[in-house]
Amino acid sequence: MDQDTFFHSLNTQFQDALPFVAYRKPNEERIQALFQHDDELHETKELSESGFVFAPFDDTSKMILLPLAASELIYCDGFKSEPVEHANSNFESALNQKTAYIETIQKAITAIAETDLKKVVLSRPDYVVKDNLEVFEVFKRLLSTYKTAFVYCWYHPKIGLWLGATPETLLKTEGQRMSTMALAGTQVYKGTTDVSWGTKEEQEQQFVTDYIVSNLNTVVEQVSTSERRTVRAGSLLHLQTQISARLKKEYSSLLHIVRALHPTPAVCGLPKPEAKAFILKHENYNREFYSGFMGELHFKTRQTRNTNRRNVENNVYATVKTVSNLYVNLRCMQVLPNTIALYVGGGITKDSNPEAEWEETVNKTSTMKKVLF
Ligand SMILES: C=C(O[C@@H]1C=C(C(=O)O)C=C[C@H]1O)C(=O)O
Repeated sequence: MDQDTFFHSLNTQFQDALPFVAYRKPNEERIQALFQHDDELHETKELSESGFVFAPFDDTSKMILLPLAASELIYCDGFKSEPVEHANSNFESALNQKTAYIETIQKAITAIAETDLKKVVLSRPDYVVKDNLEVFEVFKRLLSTYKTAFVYCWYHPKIGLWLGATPETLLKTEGQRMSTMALAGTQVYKGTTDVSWGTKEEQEQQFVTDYIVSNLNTVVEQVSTSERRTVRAGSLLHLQTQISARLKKEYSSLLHIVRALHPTPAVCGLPKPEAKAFILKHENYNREFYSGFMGELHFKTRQTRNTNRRNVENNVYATVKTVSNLYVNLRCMQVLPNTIALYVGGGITKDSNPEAEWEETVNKTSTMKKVLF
């Protein structure tokens, strides 16, 4: 479907107050959209259905599903990126936000010194006042600006409207293979990915890798990890390790694997229960879907393989694979009446400097502020 028809259909679905998600996977050309036929709120408890899941940070809250069986799937292959002028990225944050955030960081540093807590990811909402946001113009800007991210726009009339461009994969599964990533440590991109990292960032990222590998060991086998490398996410850099493995037959349900991962110490902390309890007690707001996860559940992809060029018709083998592609909901915003809430956070460890941690969250807000106007 061409771009104009695609965006026109999205607009119609939105005007009709019907649920949808439109998204583009990292480094892909195709934008896909799932349009649910009615406004029923579907929940998934087992992650066993086919569809698009939108799950909150708090793993005891409802995971929302746009079921494939109740939706239409459409594509747009010819999206034309347009240069985005970033004229308006200097929205001011309220001063009292800074004081409150720094106080919470200090509480976290004390808790790390005095208890078993090793790392906790603190976050905050940043509100931008805005009337009549042109949602699909913002979505197009996200698509034009962040080609290596998972870019999405998700809507349900009973839940709300979210957009984002996340650099973090939670889980990919294809048949018996799975992969994930440990992403942590942040610095501003200054024209090169050839940078050095401090011990704080290296240790913080190592916590995430070690946690993922040790937790996965119960549900997978043949785990392998890549070298740690620096990756770019818009105007930021992060440390990333890729992790892949084979699912054990008895644990190949997606829920088992997601439970072993989410929320990872990239968005929660270590040990997980203590970090989560600290977040729920001290953050003073509800993260809802920020730092939750989202993506395709059990999509069937048909792959053809031609074994003999001379006799094409008889030698085309088609294999149907079931794939799931889930991403962590970071660098995102929630569209509220007259206001946009941007959500940003960062990992606190014993070596954290509160002022620098505040700056890191300010830098993270620029991912979304760049596309607002
Ligand atoms: C929590 C966020 O990002 C996460 C935290 C990071 C950090 O602490 O350095 C880096 C990447 C993400 O895993 C966010 O973007 O809000």
